[in-house]
Amino acid sequence: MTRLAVRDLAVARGGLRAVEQLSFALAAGQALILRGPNGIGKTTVLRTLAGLQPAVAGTIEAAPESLAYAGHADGLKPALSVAENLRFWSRVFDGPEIGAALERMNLRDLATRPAHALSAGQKRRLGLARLLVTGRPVWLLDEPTVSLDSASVALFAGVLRDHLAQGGAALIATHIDLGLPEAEILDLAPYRARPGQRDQRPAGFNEAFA
Ligand SMILES: Nc1ncnc2c1ncn2[C@@H]1O[C@H](COP(=O)(O)OP(=O)(O)OP(=O)(O)O)[C@@H](O)[C@H]1O
Repeated sequence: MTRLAVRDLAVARGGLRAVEQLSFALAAGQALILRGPNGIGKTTVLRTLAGLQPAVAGTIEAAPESLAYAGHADGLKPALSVAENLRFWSRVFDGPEIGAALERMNLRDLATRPAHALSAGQKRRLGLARLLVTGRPVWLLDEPTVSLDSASVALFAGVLRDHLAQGGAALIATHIDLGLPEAEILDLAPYRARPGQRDQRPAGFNEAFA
């Protein structure tokens, strides 16, 4: 079963094309690692798939409300506790109870601590736990392991593996080895846009607010 199908996708940042003619499919149970040098357009591809900015060409097919994006910012509410943050997101997504997310990302002992008082790695664990309460099958992950120690990387790899085993899928931009040998690599280098192409931004779209 295909969870995400991308055909002839072109994406742009700052009005310049970064990647073009990108096609791939992501099946249930599959993880795909987005690779490529700094600045090639991994974040831009993920943002476009997540609907944060429009594609400049091509098609993106996925079931409605099937995608969950975790970008560089954790999107935490600093004044809310760990548990309150997760409950908030669970309600927004109409997702499951927060118990499993707390447990799986080793947040049980931090449940009542305000998010602003977490360390960088703890904040990242909470940001990743958010994925579990979205209940969404396709995870779009931008450098998910930044700030995580090796134990937390292994913890998250386990969460990812279970997500895949349950029919989920993941597209992950990462420079490190996640310890997921079954993941396939999608190298963006062959899809680098030819230089100098400017794209008209759609009327009403202001990148500063996307
Ligand atoms: N806010 C922005 N405004 C204009 N251009 C940007 C902006 N953010 C990124 N870019 C440019 O868009 C291109 C693609 O950047 P992007 O962040 O998608 O690359 P990346 O592959 O994710 O890089 P990295 O591995 O460093 O995270 C780069 O040339 C970058 O300089």
